[in-house]
Amino acid sequence: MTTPPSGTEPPKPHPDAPAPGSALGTHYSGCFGCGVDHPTGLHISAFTPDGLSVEAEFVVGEPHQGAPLLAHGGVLATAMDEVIGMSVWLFRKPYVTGRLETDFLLPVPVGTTLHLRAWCNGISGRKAYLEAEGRIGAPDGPVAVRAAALFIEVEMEHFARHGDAEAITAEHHDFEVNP
Ligand SMILES: CCCCCCCCCCCCCC(=O)SCCNC(=O)CCNC(=O)[C@H](O)C(C)(C)COP(=O)(O)OP(=O)(O)OC[C@H]1O[C@@H](n2cnc3c(N)ncnc32)[C@H](O)[C@@H]1OP(=O)(O)O
Repeated sequence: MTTPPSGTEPPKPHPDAPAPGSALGTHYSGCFGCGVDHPTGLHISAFTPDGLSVEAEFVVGEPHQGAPLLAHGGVLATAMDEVIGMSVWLFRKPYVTGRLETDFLLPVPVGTTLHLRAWCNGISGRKAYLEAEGRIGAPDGPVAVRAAALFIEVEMEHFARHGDAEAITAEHHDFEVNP
C-alpha cells in the first residue's frame, strides 16, 4: 500500500517549490513536530536540497524518552511523519497521513542528533508514496529508523472543518480555507 503502482513517475519539482537550499520553517507554531512555540515538541528544522526532498535534524531530548535515556518509538515515528509531511508540502497541495509504516533498526539514545531525510517516490491521483530515514549522528551515519507512507491529498477545507480555521488563516495568509 506504500509502493507506487507500476508506471508511476517520480515527481518533478513544483514551479513554486522553495529554491534548493531553502529552509522550510514551520507550518504551524504549535505543531508537535516543527512548532517553535511547542514546549516539549521535536523542534525539527528542515531544508530542501533540491525542491523535491527534505533534510532535517532532530535532537532527542529527555521529553522524548520511552525507556530511560532512550527515545520512544512513537516519538521517532512522529519525526518520520513530520519530515514526510514537510516533503509532500513541497508539491504545494495539502496532504494528510493515511498510512505510516516504520522499521526501528537501532536504539536511539537521548542526546542523539538524528539526521532525517524524506522523499517522494511517486504521486498517483490523490495518493502520494513517500519514504524517510533517520541516521544517527551524521547524514551518512547508521540508519536507526526507516519509514514508508501513503499520504492522501485533501482540500484546505479539511483543516478548517476538523480543526481551527482561525489559527490556520492567522499563520497562512496565502490560503483561503473557506473561499
Ligand atoms: C495547517 C494548514 C496548512 C498546511 C498543510 C500542511 C500540513 C502538514 C502536516 C504535517 C503533519 C504530518 C502529517 C499528519 O500527521 S496528518 C494527521 C494524521 N492524519 C489524519 O488525521 C488523516 C485522517 N484520515 C482522514 O482524514 C481520511 O481518512 C483521509 C482524508 C485520509 C481519506 O478520506 P477521504 O474520504 O478523503 O478519501 P477515501 O477514504 O475515499 O480515500 C481515498 C483513497 O485513499 C485510500 N486510503 C485512504 N486511507 C488509506 C490508508 N490508511 N491505507 C491505504 N489506503 C488508504 C483509499 O482506499 C482511497 O483509495 P481509492 O479507493 O481511491 O483507490
